[in-house]
Amino acid sequence: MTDLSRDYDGTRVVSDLTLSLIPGEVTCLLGPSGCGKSTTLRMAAGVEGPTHGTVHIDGELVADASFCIPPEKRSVGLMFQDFALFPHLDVTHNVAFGLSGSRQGKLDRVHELLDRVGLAGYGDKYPHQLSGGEQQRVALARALAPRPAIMLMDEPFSGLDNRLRDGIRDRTLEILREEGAAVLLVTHEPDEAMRMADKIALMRKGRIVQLGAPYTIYTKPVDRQAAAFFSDVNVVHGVVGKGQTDTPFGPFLTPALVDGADVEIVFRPQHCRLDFDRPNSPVRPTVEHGVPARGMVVRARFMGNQSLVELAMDHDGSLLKAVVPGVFMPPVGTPLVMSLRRDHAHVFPCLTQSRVDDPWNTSA
Ligand SMILES: Nc1ncnc2c1ncn2[C@@H]1O[C@H](COP(=O)(O)OP(=O)(O)OP(=O)(O)O)[C@@H](O)[C@H]1O
Repeated sequence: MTDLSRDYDGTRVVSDLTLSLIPGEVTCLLGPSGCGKSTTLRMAAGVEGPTHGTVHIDGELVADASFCIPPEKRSVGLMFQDFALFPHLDVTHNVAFGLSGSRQGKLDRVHELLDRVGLAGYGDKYPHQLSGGEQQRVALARALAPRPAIMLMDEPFSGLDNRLRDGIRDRTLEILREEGAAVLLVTHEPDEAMRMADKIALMRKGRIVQLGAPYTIYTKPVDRQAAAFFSDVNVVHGVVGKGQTDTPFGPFLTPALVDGADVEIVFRPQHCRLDFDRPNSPVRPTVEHGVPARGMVVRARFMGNQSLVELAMDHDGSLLKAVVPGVFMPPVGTPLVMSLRRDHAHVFPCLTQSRVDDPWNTSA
């Protein structure tokens, strides 16, 4: 997909989107509701055409602003949230639906796939006789049966019971890899994308804002919103002066930003450390954790194998969160010092409220 855009009633919902899928790889389109994920997938499928841009499959142009080859004439497998099985056809005929060739050839492929999805012997059942998880597996077998070059999946696990979901996701992933198709999977769940994807395309307002491996997207977010899509984040504000930004957690080097630019230091609660405030033996600054800042506990919650502690910070009264392993439930009002893993802190220019027009120091 190259420079793909789509307008509805004069409103652009997908803008200049470029994305390549690779055989054997799962690419997840991840983003909040309404950001244009399904529209992008529908354009890849040929359910609708682009307002601008092109779609190629195996080097062949299949859509641009003036023409659009329909899904059944592209080598794509489609799988949607509601599975959309044909209620009047049994499992064998559902899976065989898109197949051509001899009757025996079709039956062999159906049996092979039912076996792979763990439904051998289910061929003569009808969709209403199957559980949600079984229907999902039939839908997967049906989409894969014609050996599509590309599998397009729109929230294919969201209708499933939570307890089933993890196992079905893992098995689906194995089967997709065995088949070697290029997969585009739409989800709004960061956990699902992290679990399934080789590559995540993080979308916002119709655009891809970041594209990369899950680890990179999580550890090197492009901005505060990208970081916050995957977990709670803490934000500390500062102002650049002489190439650095001073904060209660110590200075951060910001040579790429001009003096006077507003800066956000963003870090995840998992990357904070808490210590008791002992005035007689204060926690010393370290290279790894920087300077500790003091606050008072306003809330502490136990969350299974970890605890979430919220502090009102002495320096500005802001609330910052720390996640610590095990049980740690200090009473409200307890003074604690918080420090953060500096290598996991991200420094971003604050574009919305900056007092300078262009925060980037292009001469640096
Ligand atoms: N057929 C349509 N006609 C008009 N507007 C549409 C149509 N389809 C989608 N939209 C609008 O385009 C925007 C993007 O929708 P899309 O379904 O692609 O988002 P999404 O990221 O997949 O959201 P969700 O996760 O909620 O499904 C939304 O504002 C939606 O209301």
